[in-house]
Amino acid sequence: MQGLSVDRVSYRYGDKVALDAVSFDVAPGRFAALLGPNGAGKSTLFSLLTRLFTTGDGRISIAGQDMGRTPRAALARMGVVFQSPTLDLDLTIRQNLSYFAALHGLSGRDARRRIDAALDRLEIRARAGEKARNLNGGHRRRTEIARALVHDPSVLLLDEPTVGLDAAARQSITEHVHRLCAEDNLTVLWATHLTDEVYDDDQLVLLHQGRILAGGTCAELRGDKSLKDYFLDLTQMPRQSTEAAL
Ligand SMILES: Nc1ncnc2c1ncn2[C@@H]1O[C@H](COP(=O)(O)OP(=O)(O)OP(=O)(O)O)[C@@H](O)[C@H]1O
Repeated sequence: MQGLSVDRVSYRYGDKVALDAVSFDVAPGRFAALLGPNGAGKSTLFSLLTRLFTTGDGRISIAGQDMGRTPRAALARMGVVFQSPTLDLDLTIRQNLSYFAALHGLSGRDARRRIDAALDRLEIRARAGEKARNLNGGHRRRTEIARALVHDPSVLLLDEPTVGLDAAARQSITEHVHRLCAEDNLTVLWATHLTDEVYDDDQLVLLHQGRILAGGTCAELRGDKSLKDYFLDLTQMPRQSTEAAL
């Protein structure tokens, strides 16, 4: 499987089961939204996908590379945008990306070419010489996405990447990443608790209390309902308590 594969992955914190035999595949070039309310297990899954945590229960593979057996090869095929911002605000956009490229063994002309291509993809090349501190939240996030693409990964993971952004920036980032997926054959896993970030053609992976409740395209699953109503009905969660989380 060249995209992303998660096969019967479980994880517990002491007695607390955070993930219970979670399985799903994302085919190459697909955008998959990992949707779940707070506490569903999204961050735990991301920690396992990025090897911050390890588990003996289940298997993860990235672009055909098994995370347990060949972690370096698997991680090399992956780009990650974490929930908390990780730019160095005192460096320029280009310097932030150059440092990251060097960590991946890229330098000189090759690095410059890849950095320019990534900045072009996110439409921020014109600002490459500015310090990250001078950018607004949306442009900082775009810089982080560009940085995650510098080493030309096959799979891009984003953990609630629009947290803290205003509505316009949120929509712009969501559209940019959908376009990357469609035009560059990138496999995307986008964790969110916001239903308006999921498009009808997207693959939907619904996580609730550590279990996958449903998988399929968003349009197929929600039918005539809004995605929010579909999800609330499926989880049988009281609307008032989840309105804020979704
Ligand atoms: N260090 C920990 N010790 C014990 N329980 C934990 C720990 N971290 C998370 N949990 C629990 O595991 C479950 C999954 O948490 P996780 O953070 O992965 O969910 P999430 O979907 O990412 O939620 P959020 O959007 O709030 O980050 C929750 O019930 C949470 O309370």
